[in-house]
Amino acid sequence: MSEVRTVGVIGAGQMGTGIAQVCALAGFDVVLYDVSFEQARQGVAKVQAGLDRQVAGEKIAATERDEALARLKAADGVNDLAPCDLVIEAATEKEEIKRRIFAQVCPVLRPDAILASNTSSISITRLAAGTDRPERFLGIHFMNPVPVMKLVELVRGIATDDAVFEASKAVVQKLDKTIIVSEDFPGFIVNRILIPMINEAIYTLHEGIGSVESIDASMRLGANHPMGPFQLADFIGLDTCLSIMQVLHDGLADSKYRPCPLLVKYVEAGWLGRKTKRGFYDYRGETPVPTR
Ligand SMILES: CC(=O)CC(=O)SCCNC(=O)CCNC(=O)[C@H](O)C(C)(C)COP(=O)(O)OP(=O)(O)OC[C@H]1O[C@@H](n2cnc3c(N)ncnc32)[C@H](O)[C@@H]1OP(=O)(O)O
Ligand SMILES: NC(=O)C1=CN([C@@H]2O[C@H](COP(=O)(O)OP(=O)(O)OC[C@H]3O[C@@H](n4cnc5c(N)ncnc54)[C@H](OP(=O)(O)O)[C@@H]3O)[C@@H](O)[C@H]2O)C=CC1
Repeated sequence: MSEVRTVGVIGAGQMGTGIAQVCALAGFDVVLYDVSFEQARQGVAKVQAGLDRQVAGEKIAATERDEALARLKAADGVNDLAPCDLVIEAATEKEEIKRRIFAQVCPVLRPDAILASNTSSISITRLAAGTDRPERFLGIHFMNPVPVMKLVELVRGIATDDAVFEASKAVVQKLDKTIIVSEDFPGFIVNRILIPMINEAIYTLHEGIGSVESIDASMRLGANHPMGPFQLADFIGLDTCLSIMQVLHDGLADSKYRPCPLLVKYVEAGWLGRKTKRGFYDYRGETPVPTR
């Protein structure tokens, strides 16, 4: 199998831009694709801001930033993904969206290109089965914020070839991440544990046991979590948290995973957390203010 040199990233949101950033810094040529050229270009600007932050924090040199940016390109249409050896999909956590993307992208890719999903919870086997290359499909699950978090979960679908898995592992190792391997079940390892905890925090709020601030302080100071569950939920995105709970609920058919109705309400309001400037906190002012 030929070595991976060019990585495509689909979805220029918080995860896609983070993945593009670490791949370009590690020396891969990167093509960043979103629904429009304009959104892909905005994604490149976010990567630039992320690299600037790393330069300011003396994590990387200005020359490394410039070299990484020179390796990164915004895709002007799906055909720009054609030269990629590996494509990592990091679009919205909705199975229909991901399936539609794979249907558009697969005909453009070389038959030997590897296709991966950064999905937080959806079955890799099921996503792979909807493509023309289940043997060349796997889960590469980064954590948010990608440039900071050390872990990457690798997930084989039932059909994933060993050589494809090993080639993908070599790419992630080049990014200087720590790999854990998870079996392909809803939420894999991290989100099987983390998102029900966040959902339980929302129930704790919903039942009036504590306020947003007291629950966050409890988990920060009482359990040494770097962020309280509401800060973290807003950071991840409440739409993503809800989609993951729905996958756990449907996939494991156990009522203990039922999404809290309050989480549903926030998502229905379009209060998705930091990315929409309002979630369990309101981010429109100088400092975040709890919304309940
Ligand atoms: C949903 C899923 O599928 C899976 C998931 O990802 S679940 C989410 C997993 N992530 C977490 O749990 C994150 C929990 N939070 C944290 O670890 C920390 O709060 C944090 C790393 C995000 C920020 O840390 P902090 O100490 O509060 O802030 P801060 O001092 O500003 O940042 C620490 C470092 O991270 C960097 N950083 C923070 N946020 C960043 C971002 N969004 N992008 C890039 N770098 C970032 C900062 O530049 C800083 O680096 P230096 O030490 O070089 O200055
Ligand atoms: N948030 C997190 O903490 C983590 C998320 N993940 C997973 O990563 C993936 C992305 O999440 P995240 O970055 O947070 O989400 P965001 O909402 O920040 O970004 C999703 C991006 O995908 C784009 N998109 C939607 N439809 C298409 C399409 N048809 N073609 C190309 N791009 C499209 C969106 O565009 P538009 O804005 O126009 O809809 C948006 O730019 C999800 O699968 C999520 O579960 C994994 C680990 C952590």
